Amino acid sequence: MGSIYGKIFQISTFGESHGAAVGVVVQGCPAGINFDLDFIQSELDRRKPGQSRITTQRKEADSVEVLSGVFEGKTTGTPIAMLVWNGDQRSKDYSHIADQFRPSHADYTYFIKYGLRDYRGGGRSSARETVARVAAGALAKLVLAQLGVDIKAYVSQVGTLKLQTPVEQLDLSLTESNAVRCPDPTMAEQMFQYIDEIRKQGDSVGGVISAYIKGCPAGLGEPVFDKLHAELGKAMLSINAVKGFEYGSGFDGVALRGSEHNDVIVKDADGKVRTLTNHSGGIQGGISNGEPIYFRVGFKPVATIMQDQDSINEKGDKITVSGKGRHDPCVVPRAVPIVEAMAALVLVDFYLRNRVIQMPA
Ligand SMILES: Cc1cc2nc3c(=O)[nH]c(=O)nc-3n(C[C@H](O)[C@H](O)[C@H](O)COP(=O)(O)O)c2cc1C
Ligand SMILES: C=C(O[C@@H]1CC(C(=O)O)=C[C@@H](OP(=O)(O)O)[C@H]1O)C(=O)O
Repeated sequence: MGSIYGKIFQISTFGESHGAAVGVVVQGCPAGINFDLDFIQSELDRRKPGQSRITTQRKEADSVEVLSGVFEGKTTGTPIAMLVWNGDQRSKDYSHIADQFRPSHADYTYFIKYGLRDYRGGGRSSARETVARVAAGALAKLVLAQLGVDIKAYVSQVGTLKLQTPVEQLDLSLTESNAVRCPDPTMAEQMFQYIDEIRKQGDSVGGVISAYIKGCPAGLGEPVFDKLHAELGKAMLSINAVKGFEYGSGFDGVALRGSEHNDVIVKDADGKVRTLTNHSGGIQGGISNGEPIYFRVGFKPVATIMQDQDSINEKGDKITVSGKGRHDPCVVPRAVPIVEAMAALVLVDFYLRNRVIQMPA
């Protein structure tokens, strides 16, 4: 199931939403990294279900167990296995879709590809798998922190409620101060009420997560196929429910002229190369230029809604699927740590690729 991700810092995830556990095996993590288990757990806590009334009400401790690759608090350079047990599966919520396809979930496509599917909680297609990505991404963040790389994401749009403030004027330390994970408390409150209203109607809504990465050194990325922005795009588009990715000026940039869009290169007072503007989003020619990297990720409204919907079953009969179970009315509050984790996995991999390439003979 396309299970290895990354070239040097590789991850392989396993587990289903209603199986025994979910977990990850990380290969290629350098030895000697201080393995801060509390930090890894705190990242998992940001993602876990049941956080507030605007997330799924499934209650999971998501308490991580480390099975290998760590000795006396440091990574040993050998495979690191991390595991989270599932505790609050309620598979009967899914009995009714054993042979039915929910509109816009992965039920039909998994069935067509494999000829069968674990319908309980969406099985492998459930975003429960992202537990494993967040655990591995937290480890990647620990490696990147040694280089001074700081990855922050936040909710910038829910439905049509859009945060207009430029990121430089936001206090990103406020992101974790509210259940929505929007750093503007007034907007966060409006977004919360909106998601709650949608939830009460048995419906769902989409949103946008913005990411802002400071301290990334110039020179990460590849010039042709594995461009830094291409790998970031792939990483983000591999997250459940993601519909769009844009970096730098993105789609808005097309309306500008070259004379407006070009990022003029200067040397600052310390002799450091900078650009006066950053429409490039910190990446030029697929390689980081040392300016902040920023991008946006668009998530669709959650597929499983608490309403009856037309569909078909495995035999092709027309049926009505009823919405049951515990679901997120909007995924973006819990997807913030997932976006950060995937960005960290991309950056750490490029950092390690450079180390190998530049190693003296
Ligand atoms: C954090 C997070 C939570 C999600 N929660 C739900 C959920 O409760 N119910 C649901 O139907 N989909 C949920 N999804 C989305 C589905 O996993 C996703 O739509 C499904 O795997 C089909 O994939 P696709 O939408 O990318 O095509 C969630 C996604 C994320 C990122
Ligand atoms: C369990 C999690 O989220 C789940 C993501 C999800 C989906 O279809 O993606 C559907 C729901 O699954 P279930 O009905 O099995 O509870 C969510 O609760 C989690 O993120 O840990």
